Amino acid sequence: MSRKKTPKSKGASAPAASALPAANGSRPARPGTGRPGPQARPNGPPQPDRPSLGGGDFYDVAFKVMLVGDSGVGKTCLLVRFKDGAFLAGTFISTVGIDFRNKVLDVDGMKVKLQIWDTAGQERFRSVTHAYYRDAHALLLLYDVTNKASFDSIQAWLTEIQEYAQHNVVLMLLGNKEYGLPFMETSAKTGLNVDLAFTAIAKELKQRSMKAPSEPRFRLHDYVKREGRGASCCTP
Ligand SMILES: Nc1nc2c(ncn2[C@@H]2O[C@H](COP(=O)(O)OP(=O)(O)OP(=O)(O)O)[C@@H](O)[C@H]2O)c(=O)[nH]1
Ligand SMILES: [Mg+2]
Repeated sequence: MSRKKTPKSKGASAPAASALPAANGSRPARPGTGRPGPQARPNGPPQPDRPSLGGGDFYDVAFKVMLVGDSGVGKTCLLVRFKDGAFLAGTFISTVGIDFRNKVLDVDGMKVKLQIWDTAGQERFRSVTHAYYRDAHALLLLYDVTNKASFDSIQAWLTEIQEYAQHNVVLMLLGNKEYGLPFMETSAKTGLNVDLAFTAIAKELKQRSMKAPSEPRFRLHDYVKREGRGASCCTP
């Protein structure tokens, strides 16, 4: 497979990204003017892009990934974190329309470019984003673990995805944000993390019950993070 370059300016298959907010501090309005155009491809699923050479980073193959989910669940922040390694703190400025950013990853020795589309979660932009589903190779559906309404919306998002995306689109559900508590997903059916949850609690309680513990202090957060499958924890 030949090496390609990531076009940084407008092009047929990978147009310029519109301005995204600075990594920190205030966030400018995002008019979504530089949105990538949906490509008419009436037959079959979207193919990976192999655009012609342009200025920018080399890559071997490119895919389109789309972030969807209710407004405020953290789609833009997740993308900025992934792209720039920074958290967009401060005033929440809702995305208008659609933006995208590119990132080239090294996957088993191959340069894989992800063109990541950041959609507006607000209802009034739904018709805009529908047009982009068809060309997406992967969809990341986000909800906010601190917001029940965003979780309740998942079914509606899945219905929308079923209607507008390719049937074989790669789909992943992401629970974003945190309560500052140790967190694990459990399954009574498969046994996932069940022993671990109770063992962790027992360890913490035992530690607390001892007036002058001889052992090193047990840290519940660290334990869960280290031992859990799909577990996490973080400072609030
Ligand atoms: N604590 C915490 N706050 C977050 C996290 N992700 C996003 N936020 C905050 O949540 C708010 C919304 O984040 P955005 O990324 O702009 O939300 P969005 O999903 O892009 O929203 P729309 O553009 O309206 O669809 C902002 O105030 C962020 O700072 C997270 O992981 N943890
Ligand atoms: Mg946004």
